[in-house]
Amino acid sequence: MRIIAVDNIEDMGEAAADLIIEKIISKPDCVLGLATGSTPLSLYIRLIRAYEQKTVSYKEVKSFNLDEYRGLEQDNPNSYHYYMKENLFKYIDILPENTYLPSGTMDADEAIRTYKELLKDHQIDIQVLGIGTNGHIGFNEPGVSFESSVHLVELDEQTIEDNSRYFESLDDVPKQAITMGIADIMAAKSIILMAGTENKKNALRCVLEGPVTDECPASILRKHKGLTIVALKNVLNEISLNLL
Ligand SMILES: N[C@@H]1[C@@H](O)[C@H](O)[C@@H](COP(=O)(O)O)O[C@@H]1O
Repeated sequence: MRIIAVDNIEDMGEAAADLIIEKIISKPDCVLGLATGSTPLSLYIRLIRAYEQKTVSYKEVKSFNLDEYRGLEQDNPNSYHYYMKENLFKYIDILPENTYLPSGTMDADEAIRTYKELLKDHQIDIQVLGIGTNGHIGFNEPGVSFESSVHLVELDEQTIEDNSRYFESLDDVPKQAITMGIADIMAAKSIILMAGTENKKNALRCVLEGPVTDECPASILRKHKGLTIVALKNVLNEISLNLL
């Protein structure tokens, strides 16, 4: 495991973007695993800037997102399809047909089968991850099997509450999602885990110190040989001073 300690959110985005841009330059047709939430926004700003400055082109890149809420149309501002379009895809030259997310509206079994098939044919070179306050990655909630592939999830109460800040009310937050499984995430060649806020401290601690348990799904990441954690210095310091 490699740890990059940064001073602020902007530096966190820059550190993650540097790793991704380096990969795209060496492998222009690489496959990126992408995440949503507030954490990767500073990364996407950097990736857009790199395109504008002609440092990089995404023409041959493919992307797979971790998850999507059930029941939200692609043009719903709270859907992850919408998030990706508005925060990254529309500003860069990635081809729309090379950007994949699970369907939120297709019959669930069909959506799962379709996404599994697509993932079977593509190994992810770099998987970007945020982390939930309960240790979820993607929407793999506590209790998930480490062997899981793409599946339908009943969202944890904690997750619904955490994510309700984006919705008008708690009742508007979808109760289900389709997510890549833990096995899909662990199959990526390398993983960048980003953690930028104080409320992620406990979840991050379980990645850094273990134990590996499905009660904290992210704890399995410590077994991945290509894991890089990019996190705020003050959050890391609070977990364990001797890490830095
Ligand atoms: N499914 C996403 C996760 O992939 C993300 O890591 C998490 C944290 O979001 P934030 O970065 O906004 O704290 O939110 C959602 O639940």
